[in-house]
Amino acid sequence: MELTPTEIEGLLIVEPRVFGDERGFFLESWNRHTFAQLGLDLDFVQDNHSRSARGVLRGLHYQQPNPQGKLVRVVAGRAWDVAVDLRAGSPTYGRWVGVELSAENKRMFWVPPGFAHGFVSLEDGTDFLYKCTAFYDPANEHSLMWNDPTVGIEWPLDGIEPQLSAKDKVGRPLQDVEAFA
Ligand SMILES: Cc1cn([C@H]2C[C@H](O)[C@@H](COP(=O)(O)OP(=O)(O)O[C@H]3O[C@@H](C)C(=O)[C@@H](O)[C@H]3O)O2)c(=O)[nH]c1=O
Repeated sequence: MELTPTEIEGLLIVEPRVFGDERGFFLESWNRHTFAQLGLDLDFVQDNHSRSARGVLRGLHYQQPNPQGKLVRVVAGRAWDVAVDLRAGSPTYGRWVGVELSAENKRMFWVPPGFAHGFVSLEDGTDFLYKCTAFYDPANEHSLMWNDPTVGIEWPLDGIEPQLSAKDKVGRPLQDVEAFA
């Protein structure tokens, strides 16, 4: 297991150790002890699984209060995952990091509480799995506008019109988002 920092403090790329053999492969996708040894002492309470066709864009979601930390990965297909820093006083407030996650690269992305999170599916049948540090709280879930020019996320859409949920079509601009204390 290897953790790679990104340009935003707290956002980490997690590369699991993959044991390949003639049968296929094996990897540990979560091990409390190993993660704690690497400085991530996490307490997950919910696991989620979504499937998306190519061009589906989910996000950018955050819960406030009851923020969720998310350890995300893709087990079929390919997605481009993004996190936006909403932490008050952060030197990188409003900035984003994007990372490609795929069944092939087996990479995971740790998004701590205090970020908005979303992804676009780059292939049909993209299965997205994630562990959360807090329960789903729909009354306190919000969408940051996926295409707010102030944030300026460079989505790899290749000219495709993204497919969004009704609530994500009317996300809030960054200027209307209350920063996380
Ligand atoms: C997220 C979630 C949804 N649901 C239900 C509510 C709804 O009827 C249906 C679909 O919900 P949504 O449209 O919110 O699903 P989705 O757009 O996939 O929401 C997810 O997006 C990604 C980017 C995240 O970061 C997640 O935390 C989560 O917000 O599933 C739950 O029961 N539990 C959950 O934890």
